[in-house]
Amino acid sequence: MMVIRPIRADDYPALYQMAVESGHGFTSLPVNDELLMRKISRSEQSLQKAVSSPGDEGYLFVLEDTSNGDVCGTSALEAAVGLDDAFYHYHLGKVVHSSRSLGVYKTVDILTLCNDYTGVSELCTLFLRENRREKNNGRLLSKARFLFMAEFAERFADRVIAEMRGVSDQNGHSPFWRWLQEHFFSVDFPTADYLTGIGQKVFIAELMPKYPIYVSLLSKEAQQVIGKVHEKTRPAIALLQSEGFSNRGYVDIFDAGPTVEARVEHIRSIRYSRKLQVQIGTPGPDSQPYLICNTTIENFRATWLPLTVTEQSDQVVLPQACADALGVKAGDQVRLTRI
Ligand SMILES: CC(C)(COP(=O)(O)OP(=O)(O)OC[C@H]1O[C@@H](n2cnc3c(N)ncnc32)[C@H](O)[C@@H]1OP(=O)(O)O)[C@@H](O)C(=O)NCCC(=O)NCCSC(=O)CCC(=O)O
Repeated sequence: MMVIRPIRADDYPALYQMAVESGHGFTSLPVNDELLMRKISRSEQSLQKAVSSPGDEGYLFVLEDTSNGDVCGTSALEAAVGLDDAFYHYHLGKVVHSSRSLGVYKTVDILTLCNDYTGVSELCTLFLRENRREKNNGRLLSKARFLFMAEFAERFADRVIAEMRGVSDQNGHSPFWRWLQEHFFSVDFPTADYLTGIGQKVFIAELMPKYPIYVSLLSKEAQQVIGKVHEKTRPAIALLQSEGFSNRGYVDIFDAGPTVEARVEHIRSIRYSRKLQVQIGTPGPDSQPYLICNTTIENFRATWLPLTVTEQSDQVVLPQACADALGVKAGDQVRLTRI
């Protein structure tokens, strides 16, 4: 079975390999031993911590194929961003330049540096190894986080965002960054992205243009990628859009990739999730695919499988293999939602 579980120290080699494979622009998985190890221990500590409101917690999950123990994907949640260092975005807005006497009316797009998402929760680090991009693996990795958020709601803010990877080429060059680099910075995009990934973000505050930027003054190439996702990130944004996430004009300050957001109570997999009591047996003939998780934090497990769930019943029948994978037995509670 394909199972989502919290990362452990012995997953380090697999995490490192995925950091290498994820490539340029994947800010949250830098190829850096110390930082990757810190991410694992921070996640372990976050799960152990008693939390009543979101703070400096980060939860990192992996996807494991239980048939052979292969760890083939990651996804993560940050409880609250920007609480101990500034969290930047550009907001794409409009100004109108008009003169009635000259009969001129022009709408101009501007990018304004802001910290508007301070304190919100963040979905991040969604990566599935290429040879595993099949069946429901990507959906499971992305959406299992919503069951976790539903079950441990006190650990998260009421708004959640995801910064989608923007456009860059195979060598890691971002047309948006190239313009910024030319005028304001002298470091290339992979270096800036890497420094951000390892937490060295002070250079942003020091060098980033602080006044609004007229979009029409950017290079044509930079203008064209504002709010666009990297081609490999299209499935990731499609998964979030299917949950009700949308972009409200905020883009990444380095590659101009879109940030999408949703209120937690509006996220489909959370809104329609239900808690039911486990019975062991064989699901009925008219089964439908469901995402399902247990309700324990440190031993959190989620998977998907076809189940028969009726509106009226407060119970669900699970095959023994699924109950074993989730670490539940008859009488325990599980949370589920349609995948
Ligand atoms: C994102 C995942 C994990 C998704 O896995 P899969 O590719 O197997 O997904 P999938 O099931 O084939 O597709 C998911 C949904 O996207 C749709 N889809 C697929 N390709 C598409 C395309 N080119 N354009 C538009 N939609 C597309 C599918 O029809 C499907 O929707 P239907 O089922 O409705 O048909 C993977 O592609 C990946 O590892 N990508 C590279 C890493 C990456 O860029 N990650 C995101 C970085 S940004 C980030 O991490 C923040 C966001 C976050 O954490 O969620």
